[in-house]
Amino acid sequence: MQSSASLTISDLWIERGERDLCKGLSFSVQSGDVVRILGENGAGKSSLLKVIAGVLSPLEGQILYSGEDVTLDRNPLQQDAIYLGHSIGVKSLLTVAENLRWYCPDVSTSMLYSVLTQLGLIDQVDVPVKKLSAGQARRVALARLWLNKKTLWLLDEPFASLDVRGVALLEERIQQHVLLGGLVILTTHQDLLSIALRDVALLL
Ligand SMILES: Nc1ncnc2c1ncn2[C@@H]1O[C@H](COP(=O)(O)OP(=O)(O)OP(=O)(O)O)[C@@H](O)[C@H]1O
Repeated sequence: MQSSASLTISDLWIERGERDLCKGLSFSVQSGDVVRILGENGAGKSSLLKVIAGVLSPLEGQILYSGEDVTLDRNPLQQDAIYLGHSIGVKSLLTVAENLRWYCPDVSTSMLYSVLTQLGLIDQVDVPVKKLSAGQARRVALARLWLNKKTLWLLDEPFASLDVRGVALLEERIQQHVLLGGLVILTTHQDLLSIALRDVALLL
């Protein structure tokens, strides 16, 4: 993980389905920030996260990651980022352990089991994800946040399907991450009680 990271967005213009989602959007965030993207349903929150992650391209604007211009080549940012999209993003035919070994091949068995215990998934370790509940499957996807050492987390509705304990666990994990120099950008319709948020509004 980088000791210090920053993301600077300048004059971003995102169009989707021939509709402008934002135009002239500028903001700058850095290590230690938990940034919440605000906007109504359909405003473009997921699209903005996808643009930052490099899944979509903006029409105009500039994206700097830790001072490096990544507008045309998001590779340096992607090397240091985890993007968890709206969809669950796990392989349903693979077991819980197989999924996590796929995404985090270098993780030790003891670390894997420790994280699965924290997330309440230890009894499901050899169960195919397709046989899990929605909340359990979400926990499998989120386990990557415990197993990786990436600085920038781009999280689209990460609290979806989680119960009260799951929300608290994830809030705690996000807090720990930013205290260690991480940078988190997320979308959520959930009230977050324990996290100090910086809000970025998606207004045209
Ligand atoms: N695959 C797509 N192709 C074309 N337009 C799309 C596509 N996905 C989304 N859109 C449009 O882009 C706009 C923004 O969608 P987006 O999912 O970014 O919004 P959002 O703010 O994340 O919404 P929500 O709060 O409902 O998740 C919407 O008007 C939607 O119709």
